[in-house]
Amino acid sequence: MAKGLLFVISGPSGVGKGTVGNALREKLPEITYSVSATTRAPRAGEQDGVNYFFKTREEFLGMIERDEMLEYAEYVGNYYGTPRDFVDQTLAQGKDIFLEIEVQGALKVKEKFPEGIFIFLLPPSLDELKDRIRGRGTETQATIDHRMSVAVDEMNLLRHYNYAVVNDEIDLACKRIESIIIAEHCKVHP
Ligand SMILES: Nc1ncnc2c1ncn2[C@@H]1O[C@H](COP(=O)(O)OP(=O)(O)OP(=O)(O)O)[C@@H](O)[C@H]1O
Ligand SMILES: Nc1nc2c(ncn2[C@@H]2O[C@H](COP(=O)(O)O)[C@@H](O)[C@H]2O)c(=O)[nH]1
Repeated sequence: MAKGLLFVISGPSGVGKGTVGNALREKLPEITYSVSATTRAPRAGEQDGVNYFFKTREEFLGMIERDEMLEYAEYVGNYYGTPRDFVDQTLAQGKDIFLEIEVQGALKVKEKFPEGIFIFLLPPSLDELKDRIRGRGTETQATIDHRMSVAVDEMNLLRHYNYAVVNDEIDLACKRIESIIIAEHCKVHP
């Protein structure tokens, strides 16, 4: 059986990865998403095992020691990582998998899966990005400032990606990603 394709969607905090991801899930229910582990505290409404696997620092470090992470990164004071088994199993079943992760982690995945498809979601402008993070109402001003300074460094790494998608309108961004999925399935993969 042919293996599935691995898609990585990254981009700065607040660009809309989760929002566009949710819209894609509605349009393409067959998409399988990886659920990450994190040491960050849950936000209102977030559920363990659905949005993230919420871990203590000790539990997370244990997962790293046991080599259970495909990749992990420390981002703005917390650990985030992709559990390896679920990704391997999904691909082995011939299904595509989507990872929604920040840039340092995406580049580590690229080292292990150079054949993966790496999509960078861009904001229409940095001002709009700041408005989106602020508008979500989940971060303190200090965290917003920290995430914005990381965003500039992240956008400088765009050249490592296969595709750049601007998230100006959710529907348009979804259509662009759907086109990428279709094109990648038509490609002759060695
Ligand atoms: N195209 C868009 N136009 C206007 N607002 C948007 C758009 N896409 C997302 N948003 C809004 O921007 C905010 C941030 O979106 P979201 O939480 O999906 O970003 P994210 O990239 O997943 O962030 P993080 O990496 O921090 O988890 C949300 O309030 C969302 O409703
Ligand atoms: N390297 C990884 N980054 C991840 C993972 N899961 C999520 N993320 C990214 O972290 C930031 C912050 O997320 P938030 O939920 O606290 O706003 C964001 O860019 C996520 O995409 C992961 O497994 N590995």
